[in-house]
Amino acid sequence: MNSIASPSLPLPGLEAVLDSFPEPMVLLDRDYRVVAANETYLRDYQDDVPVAGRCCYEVSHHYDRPCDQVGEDCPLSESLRSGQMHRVLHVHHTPRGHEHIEVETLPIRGGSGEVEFFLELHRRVRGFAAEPGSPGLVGRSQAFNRMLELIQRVASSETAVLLQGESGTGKELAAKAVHLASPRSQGPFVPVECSGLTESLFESELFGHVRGAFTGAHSQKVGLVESARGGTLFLDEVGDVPLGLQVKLLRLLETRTYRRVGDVETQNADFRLICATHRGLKAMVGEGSFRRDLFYRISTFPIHLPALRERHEDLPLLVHTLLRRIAPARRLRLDPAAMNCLLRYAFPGNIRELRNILERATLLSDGEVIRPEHLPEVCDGGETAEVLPPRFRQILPLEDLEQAYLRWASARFPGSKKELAEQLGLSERTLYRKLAEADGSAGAVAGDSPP
Ligand SMILES: Nc1ncnc2c1ncn2[C@@H]1O[C@H](COP(=O)(O)OP(=O)(O)OP(=O)(O)O)[C@@H](O)[C@H]1O
Repeated sequence: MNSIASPSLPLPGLEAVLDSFPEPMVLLDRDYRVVAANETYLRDYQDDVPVAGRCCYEVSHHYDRPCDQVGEDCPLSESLRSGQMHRVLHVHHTPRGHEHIEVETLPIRGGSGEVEFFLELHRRVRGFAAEPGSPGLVGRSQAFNRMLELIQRVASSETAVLLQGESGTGKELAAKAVHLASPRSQGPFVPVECSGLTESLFESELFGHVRGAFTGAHSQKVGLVESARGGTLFLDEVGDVPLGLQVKLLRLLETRTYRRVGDVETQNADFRLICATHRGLKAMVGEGSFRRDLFYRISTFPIHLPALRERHEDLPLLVHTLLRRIAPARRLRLDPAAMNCLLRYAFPGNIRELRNILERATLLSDGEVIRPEHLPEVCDGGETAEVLPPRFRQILPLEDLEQAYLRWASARFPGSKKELAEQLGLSERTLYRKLAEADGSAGAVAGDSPP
C-alpha cells in the first residue's frame, strides 16, 4: 500500500477505505493541507516532493494560494461555508498534462460538530480536452469550464437541454458531448437541421411517411424521430422551426407519440431532446414568433456557449489543436506577430471562422511557421476595429460603467489577469474582486460592450 496518512489521521482504517476507491481521493484539513491520500491520488499528483502536508491548490493547480483567491470556485471553501457536499469542475495538472477534473468535496465533522476535514474525490472528465491533440471540444478557460460543468451535470438525466450560442461556437459538438456522457451514449445521435425546411418536408423528415402518402412517396420512409430511438434527437436552429410546425413539435414532446405522414397508426417516440439556437428565443416569444409553451418545454436546462471573444485565453490552445487537425502531417505553428493579430481579432464567426482562417493559412505558408502575411484577413485591420470601444450611448452610474468596462476588458485582453491588473493600475486581487462583482451583476448593463 502506497497511501499516506499523517499521525493525526481522524479515523483509524481510513487509509484502507481511501485505497478501495479507484479514483483519486484525498483527505484535507481546513488549511487545505493533505492529511491522507490514496494510491491513485499519489500516482496522479505526487512528483519529486511528497504531497503529505502540502496544500491541495499547490498540488493540483501549482498555485501559491487557494483557488477562490485567483478567481475560481473553491469546493473546499464552499463546503466549509455551506457545510454541504460541493462539486466543481477544475483543470488540474496531472502526469498526462492539463485535464478536466470533477472535484467533489464532502465536509467531515469532528466530535464538537465543527467541520474539521474534507474528503475530496476527483473524477476525470472524458470527451473534452485541455491539451491539443485530442478530438472533441477543447478549452480550459473559465467560460469554457462553466459550460462543461453544466454539460456534465445534465448529461446523466433525461432533461431537455437548450444550447444557446452564436454561430460557430461549437453547439453541435456540445450536443454530441451531452449525448456521449449520457446513459443513451450507445444509442444513435440524430442531428436535424431545422432552418430552411418547409412545413411538409419537415414533417416527413421528422416523422417519416408511408408509401403513397403524397405524390412521389414511392416507398415508406423512416423519419428522424424513429432513427433516434434509444438515443438523442438534436434539433439545430430550433428557432427557425415555422410557427405552424411548432405545435406539431410540441405535441410530439408532450405526448411522446407521433404519426408517420399518411399513416393512421400512432408510434411511440423514445429519444432525449437537445435543441440549439443562435437566436434569442425569449425575445421571439415576446414578439409572438416562437410559442411560449414550446419554449418552456425545450428550455428546461439552458447552457450558454461562450463566444470566442469571451474565452480569448483559449485561443493559443485552439490554434494549436486546429492546426493539428487541419494538417496532421505538418508541425505548423504561429509566430508571435501572427498570434498577436489573432488575439486582437473579434471573431464574429467564432471557432468555425478561426478554423477557416487557419486552413487558408496552412495553404498559403510553405514552411512550418505561419506569419501575419498568411493571415491577410486578420492582420490587415478588418474586423479588429470591432473590438475597439464604441462611442458612449447613455448616461450610466459610474459603478455600472466600471463593471461593464471590466467585463469587456477581461473578455478581450489576451494576456494573464496579472498583466491585465497591471495595465489597469490595480492589484491582481482587486481585479478578481471587481470581476466577481461585475459577474454577479452581469446583465445590469445591457450588452457586454463598454457604453
Ligand atoms: N471547443 C472547441 N474545440 C475544438 N473545435 C471546436 C470547438 N468548438 C467548435 N469547434 C469547431 O468549430 C466548428 C464549428 O462547430 P459547430 O458546428 O459545433 O458550431 P455550431 O455552434 O453548431 O455552429 P452553427 O450555429 O453555425 O451550426 C467545427 O469545425 C468544430 O469542430
